[in-house]
Amino acid sequence: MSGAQQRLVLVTGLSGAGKSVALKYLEDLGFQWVDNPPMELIPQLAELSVGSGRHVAVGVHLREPDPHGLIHLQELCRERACAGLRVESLYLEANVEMLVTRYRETRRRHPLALGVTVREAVEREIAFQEPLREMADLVVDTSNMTPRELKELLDKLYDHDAMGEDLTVFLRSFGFKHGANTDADMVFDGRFLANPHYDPQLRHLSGLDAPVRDFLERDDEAERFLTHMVNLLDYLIPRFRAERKRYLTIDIGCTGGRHRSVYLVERLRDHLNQHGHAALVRHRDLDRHHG
Ligand SMILES: Nc1ncnc2c1ncn2[C@@H]1O[C@H](COP(=O)(O)OP(=O)(O)OP(=O)(O)O)[C@@H](O)[C@H]1O
Repeated sequence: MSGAQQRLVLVTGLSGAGKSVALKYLEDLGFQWVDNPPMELIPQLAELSVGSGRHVAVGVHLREPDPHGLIHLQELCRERACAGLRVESLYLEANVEMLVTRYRETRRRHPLALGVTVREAVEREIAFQEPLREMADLVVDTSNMTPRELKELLDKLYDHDAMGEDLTVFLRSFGFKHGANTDADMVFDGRFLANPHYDPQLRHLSGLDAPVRDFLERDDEAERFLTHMVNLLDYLIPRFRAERKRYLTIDIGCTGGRHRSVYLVERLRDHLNQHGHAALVRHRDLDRHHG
């Protein structure tokens, strides 16, 4: 491990959202991991791992409401540190349709689907896992991701460079026509801006290409919108830091998620980088076929 602070990451969330997959990836990143220990043992595990020199991931699979066990986790997360160990929690979710499809396709039995349908089991789990979602430092919706994209995200989030950041800003572009994400802290809508999609020269390019950038740079409304967003972020970031918020997920949407939102995210990234904040970026719908 580098000089970065030792971490304990609680990997929580819905069955089928990817906790086991995430633990495997974290192992590749050098984490030691324990899957599904009794919740009341997790604080002891945290204490034992102090000084081991390794980051630790703990898979938490809540199969039924467990208010008593939750109290242990909430205390651990509230303190956010255990003798020098940085404790944080990651909550993985996916929408009901996607979870039902994943269980159908892999023919695995949903752990809660005893005498009820998978859909009912998922809905029940969403309800009683709410406290885990509430206490999470970061919620990640894997519905629109491949396992490989989840791996890339974890690489970015937990690689050694990012480890020094006390607040990680995560900027994402997306297209409303493909559905919004459920896991953003803030969502901005750029659909009111002039749309490069309607220019035949620009349609097949993206917000990463110079002609689209030039088109949007000439648009006063885009500049004004950026100024408002930048001012808001410059105001909020120090306040979130003071609140010890660890992750800030900001989504910017446009219609298809390929031009305006991509451009706006890149401009915000430049601004944050210039002000010393490392921002992580994901363009969710950039590679979709356009039509
Ligand atoms: N973006 C994604 N991230 C993670 N898993 C995905 C993704 N897309 C599809 N999958 C598939 O969904 C399934 C997730 O299963 P996994 O066992 O990781 O879930 P889990 O959260 O650990 O659930 P459980 O608590 O039932 O073990 C795997 O079969 C995986 O291949």
